[in-house]
Amino acid sequence: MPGKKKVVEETKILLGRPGNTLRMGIVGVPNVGKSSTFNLLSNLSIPAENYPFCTIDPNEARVAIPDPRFDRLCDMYKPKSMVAASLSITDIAGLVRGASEGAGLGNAFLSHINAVDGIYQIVRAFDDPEVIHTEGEVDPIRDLEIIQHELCVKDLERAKNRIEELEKILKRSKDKDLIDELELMRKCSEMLQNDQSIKNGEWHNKDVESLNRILFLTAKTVVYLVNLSCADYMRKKNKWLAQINNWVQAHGGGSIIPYSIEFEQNVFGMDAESKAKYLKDNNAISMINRIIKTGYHALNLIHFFTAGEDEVKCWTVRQGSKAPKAAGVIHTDFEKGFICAEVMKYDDLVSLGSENAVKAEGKMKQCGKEYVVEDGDVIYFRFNVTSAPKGK
Ligand SMILES: Nc1ncnc2c1ncn2[C@@H]1O[C@H](COP(=O)(O)OP(=O)(O)OP(=O)(O)O)[C@@H](O)[C@H]1O
Ligand SMILES: [Mg+2]
Repeated sequence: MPGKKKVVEETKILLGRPGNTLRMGIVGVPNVGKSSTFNLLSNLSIPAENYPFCTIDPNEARVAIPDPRFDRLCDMYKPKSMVAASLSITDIAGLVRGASEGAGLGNAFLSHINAVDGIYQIVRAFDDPEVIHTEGEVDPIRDLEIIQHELCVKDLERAKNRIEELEKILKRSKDKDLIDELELMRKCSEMLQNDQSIKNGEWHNKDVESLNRILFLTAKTVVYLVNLSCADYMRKKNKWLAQINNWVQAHGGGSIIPYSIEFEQNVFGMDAESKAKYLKDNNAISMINRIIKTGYHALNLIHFFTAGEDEVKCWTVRQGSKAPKAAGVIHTDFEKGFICAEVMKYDDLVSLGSENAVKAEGKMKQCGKEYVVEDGDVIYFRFNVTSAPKGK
């Protein structure tokens, strides 16, 4: 029932510790197109001046998130430095059956997944006899199940460890919170035994903190990238898509983006004119920017800006964050010594044309520590380092 599902959405698990640079890891069974996707994402993302990308090492790249509001603020302030929001993308080695017991790169692989905020899962739906599939023939549902199972096995280990710990403590204590947590972990353990993701559970707000502490792999947001042949992508048809969609809906949901590495690679080599013609003739678009944006926004985050002559910078916080938390993204001292936030709405700034005009209209608001930051706020924080709170 759609109405009922909504309630669950509201109490959806929030991932732990997203910082200002979000990290997405590319995950999939071997030979499905992970590294090719990584290369496309790091080489093809918006080659505009304000949006540099950098390759941190061969397996990690940082790409900037396009945002017209950021461009507009840069135009307005003409700052010496411009820092857009960014997404860091990691190419993780292929996950094979048995990884949770150490097969392939095994545990090293799983610890890489641990370090990311969200997952791009590449699903192979293209047939090509030249590209070997480690499991024999192409079958994306089987591949989805393999990964699901390996991640669940790993999470189950964690849940069991926590259950053991809690049982030990509870021999000596009757702490209500710990009793609740034990019950919660048993519920997790039961789900994981049935290969159900933690993010698929119907959790209450009070559970979120305990769940976040464990940082279950299957609690992470997943964006499914379905890699099609060029021909299927252009005719917008593939026999697996409906089944993949059903599978994803039954396993916690997530965005599904059909794309084709072959198609993207074809387009990549073209000059602007031939590219425009090719896209028009085939009535198709490149999915690279959509993949980057979806990855970024899947994590339920919003932007706020700091803007001045020295720097215009886009910051990232979780939706619902209060002003001191947002200040803390800039620097922990800003959070500790938070006095107030002077907030302009982006729309006011643009329609009135300057910061002074916003002030003159009385639209620059002084907000206290209960203020919930909104997407697009332009904020100046006042803080006092020497009067950091003493346990208050
Ligand atoms: N849509 C597609 N159509 C045809 N060939 C493709 C498509 N996508 C990827 N390939 C080819 O599949 C091969 C494997 O791709 P890639 O190396 O990116 O996979 P991978 O997932 O990184 O593999 P590994 O697990 O070994 O790291 C490459 O030769 C690539 O060109
Ligand atoms: Mg690879």
